[in-house]
Amino acid sequence: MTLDAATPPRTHGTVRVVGTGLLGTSAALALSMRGVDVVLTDPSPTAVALARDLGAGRFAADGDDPALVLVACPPDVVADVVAGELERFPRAVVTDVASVKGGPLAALAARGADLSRYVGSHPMAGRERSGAVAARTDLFAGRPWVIAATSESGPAAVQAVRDLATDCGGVPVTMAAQSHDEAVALVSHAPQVAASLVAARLRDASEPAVGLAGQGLRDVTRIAGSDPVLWAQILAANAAPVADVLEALRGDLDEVITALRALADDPAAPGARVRLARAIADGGAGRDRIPGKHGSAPTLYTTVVVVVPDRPGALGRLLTDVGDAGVNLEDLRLEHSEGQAVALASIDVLPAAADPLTEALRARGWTVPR
Ligand SMILES: NC(=O)c1ccc[n+]([C@@H]2O[C@H](COP(=O)([O-])OP(=O)(O)OC[C@H]3O[C@@H](n4cnc5c(N)ncnc54)[C@H](O)[C@@H]3O)[C@@H](O)[C@H]2O)c1
Ligand SMILES: O=C(O)C(=O)C[C@]1(C(=O)O)C=C[C@@H](O)C=C1
Repeated sequence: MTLDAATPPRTHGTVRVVGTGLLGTSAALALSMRGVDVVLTDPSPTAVALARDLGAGRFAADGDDPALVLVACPPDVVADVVAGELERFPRAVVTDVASVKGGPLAALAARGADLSRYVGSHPMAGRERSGAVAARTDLFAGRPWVIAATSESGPAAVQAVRDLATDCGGVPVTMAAQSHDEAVALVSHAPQVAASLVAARLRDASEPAVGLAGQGLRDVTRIAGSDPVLWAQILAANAAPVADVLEALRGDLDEVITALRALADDPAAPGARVRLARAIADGGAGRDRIPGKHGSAPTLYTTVVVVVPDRPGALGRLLTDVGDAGVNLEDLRLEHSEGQAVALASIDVLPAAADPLTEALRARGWTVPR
């Protein structure tokens, strides 16, 4: 499922987005692009103004009568905010996108909230950056969007949240809150800790050592740039399942260390190389199970990679040439290592623009590898 601005939305009525950071603004952008009426609110006036200016919707106002409320605030406060929205809008369906589902559900049940109109959800899509400025219309394209319905959820409420996920480009997947929390401990929360710990080893490393960093390290550590406060909340809210996964990982690490110590003492240590090879092979087998090409989801955009000389003004010239080619740049990433003579610019454009842009840039002397 990808986003298609031309198809009418399944969502009817106004959607109120509470919390206009990365997730809330991305959902609001996707819904607005489909023609859904979206109203925005956030305790931070800057956050909500940014979202509005990006085209995510209009400011919430007294008299709004949303059919659906999407709560996209930090996990620590999500139960309070959902409870408040259920009370304030007694006819609306309320969902949230917090990364942990069991805690908020239990808190809402404990305070007697109307669980027939609350259906927690969780799009398995995000970025290592926060805030509306990092939002992307296609953030959810092709990604699983968990619908954590309960026996108390009203069927119409469940359908409304499924439709919302679909309108945002996501693929709805029904899963109970507890199963969800155990699954994301394995596929999201423990990997975040592992990436952060690997990257933390670099903090006090020498410049020459860090300067050698290649693509492997970049791939393993991308999410180490995530928001520490958000992640402290996520990990604390899913503590036991994450600890279970990390304990198993510690066992695997201990086995690898034992094999390496044995080889350090005796390069012919029996069985040690087999253990190392098995660790790498098991990793390959696990990685092969990640759905999608290299685990990535289809997006709206095609990436054109351009070699950029490490000279003052080169990137500026490239951006000017992209503009002169009449192509709208959707996103830009730059990869450059200390001491390298060139950088690689990854330019995301709409698929139809990729070939014309490649031709135009080559005609202007840029190297655009196949
Ligand atoms: N970042 C990700 O990759 C990702 C992916 C899936 C789900 N989530 C979940 O989405 C939610 C939002 O994460 P994000 O990455 O968009 O964070 P963010 O920091 O980009 O945005 C959070 C927004 O919530 C607002 N906020 C704070 N307190 C609030 C309150 N009491 N009421 C309403 N809004 C409030 C903040 O001002 C901010 O604009 C979190 O619950 C997170 O677990 C995040
Ligand atoms: O891609 C990233 O940057 C993410 O970390 C996204 C990610 C994930 O682990 O896949 C992180 C937390 C969310 O709750 C959902 C998605």
